[in-house]
Amino acid sequence: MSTPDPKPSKAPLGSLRALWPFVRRHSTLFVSWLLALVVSSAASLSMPLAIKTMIDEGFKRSSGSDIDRAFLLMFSVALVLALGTAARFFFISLLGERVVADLRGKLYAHLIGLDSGFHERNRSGELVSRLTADVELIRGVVGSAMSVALRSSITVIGALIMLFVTSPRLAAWALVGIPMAVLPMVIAARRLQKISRNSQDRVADANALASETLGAVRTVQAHARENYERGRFDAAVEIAVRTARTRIGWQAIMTAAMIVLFFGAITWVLWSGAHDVLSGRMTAGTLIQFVLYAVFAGGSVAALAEVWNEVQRAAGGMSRIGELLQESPGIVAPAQPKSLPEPLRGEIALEHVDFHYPMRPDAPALEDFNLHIRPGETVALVGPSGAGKSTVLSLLLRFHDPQQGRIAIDGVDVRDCDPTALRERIALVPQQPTLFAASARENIRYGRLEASDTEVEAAARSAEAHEFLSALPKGYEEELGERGVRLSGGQQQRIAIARALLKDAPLLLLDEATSALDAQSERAVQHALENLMRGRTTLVIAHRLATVLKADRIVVMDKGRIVAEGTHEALLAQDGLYAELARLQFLD
Ligand SMILES: Nc1ncnc2c1ncn2[C@@H]1O[C@H](COP(=O)(O)OP(=O)(O)OP(=O)(O)O)[C@@H](O)[C@H]1O
Repeated sequence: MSTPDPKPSKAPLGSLRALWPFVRRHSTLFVSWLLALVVSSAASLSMPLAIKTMIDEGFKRSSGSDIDRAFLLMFSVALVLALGTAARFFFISLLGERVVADLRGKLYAHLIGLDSGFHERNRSGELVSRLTADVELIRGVVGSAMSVALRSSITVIGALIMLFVTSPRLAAWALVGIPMAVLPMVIAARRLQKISRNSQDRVADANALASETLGAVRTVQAHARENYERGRFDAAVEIAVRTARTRIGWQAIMTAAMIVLFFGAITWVLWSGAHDVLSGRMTAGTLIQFVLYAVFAGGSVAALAEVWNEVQRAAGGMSRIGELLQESPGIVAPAQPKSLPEPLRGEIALEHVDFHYPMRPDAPALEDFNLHIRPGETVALVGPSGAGKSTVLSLLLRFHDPQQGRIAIDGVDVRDCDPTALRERIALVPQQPTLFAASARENIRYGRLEASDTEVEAAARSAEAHEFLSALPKGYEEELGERGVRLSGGQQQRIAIARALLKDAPLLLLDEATSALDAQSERAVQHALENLMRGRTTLVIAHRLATVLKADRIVVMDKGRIVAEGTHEALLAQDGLYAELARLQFLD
């Protein structure tokens, strides 16, 4: 996302067309707005006529009833204008909210379904900025700029016609003045568009930085890097401000130029008209009417120029949103997904699997990897860092697909299954459990949303979490804080285990925590894991002696391959990589 737009010179205004389906969905609002727009525009265009009538009648000293009628006419036009404007504002603003809500919903729904490859390429902070800042720009366009643009266009055309009807000679002069005001605007607006996109990208950079570091605030503080991060953030914000300053500077110059040109033209026309009134070629009311139409036309051109900027910025935002919506998930269900057997026996087979991460085409993570796990078997994966252990789990969960080879569960190729159905059958307990800022109960229930309170508590008991959860001030209703910061590492792990127990999936993938726990916590976690593993096919990335000792088989991995297999004693006796790892990791 941080790569620059490959075609920045091409006006992305067309990208706003992608908004139409969202607008069309609310056609009642849209049509109501159009009607209100027609009424209010007609009323505002009649206003100078009404004022002219009022002035000319007033100066003629005609009968009182004529004056009354003229004033009544003017007030009626004002009433219609008021109602039309209120309705227009209401409908278009509501339409803006609806469109933005739909767009935001659709974007979020899309993003959360994209595969891991996509999320590895894109920083989550930047995606959040698309969901917030860019979507806000769209709200501005739909909720107001679009309305202003159309209304101003109608007014410009209507006012121009009325100018010619009022005084062809003066109108011809005005026609020279208005384009003179418009032309410099168009040129400057083009430049502004490029600067705007740049400015928004810099804001997104700063946001991404904040969200990343606030999300890892403990790491930052543990390294005493607050000042370093403050500096980095200040620098990012400063760059954003500097880019914004260029944009604001251009906007300021444009505004000044516009005012000069606009009032220059008005003064000129008024001066020339004043001479016409003096020589009796025109009534004072007609001159006022003319000036009012000229102000309408000029004002609308100015409004157009102003919203033009906003439209350009929104087009930039929409083009980025469009890019995201165009991303298609790399991992999708086939047209006719095969279903996994019910009940699942729990047999796992990886056959001649070659895999490299999309971002690392030259570095194979797994090479000709073969592993067969029998139903109910517990296999421990052991190996040095970077050996590819976590990659095996990712492939089983189909976060990625291998480039070569086949992965089958109960004989069904995982590529033939719906990934969601596959993941329903797998429980994952990650090394670093991910808890959400919700109550303990809700966090456990994440494993199976329809589980009853009793089931949640039963899972917590098996996971050895019931005791400490009950001791919390609000028990199961205690809020755990963002990412579960209010719990200890071992407690977080037990919540994750409870979640997996509740899910009750036949396949279990376990990435054992490497972080040292105190002996008591360690025992509780170990006990909870035993309860979880019972009766399930388990593949565990093992870091503890207790786990390897209990495994039916230990698989030793190095550089994406299996280098040895067997029991703890047999592998120790070989005195190979395993013996070395065992000495370093589990045998002090
Ligand atoms: N998302 C990713 N994008 C690119 N390369 C990756 C990604 N994840 C892992 N790798 C690389 O793939 C290789 C295998 O990584 P993997 O995480 O599977 O190792 P591991 O055995 O689980 O290591 P550890 O025990 O340290 O977690 C490593 O060289 C790693 O740098």
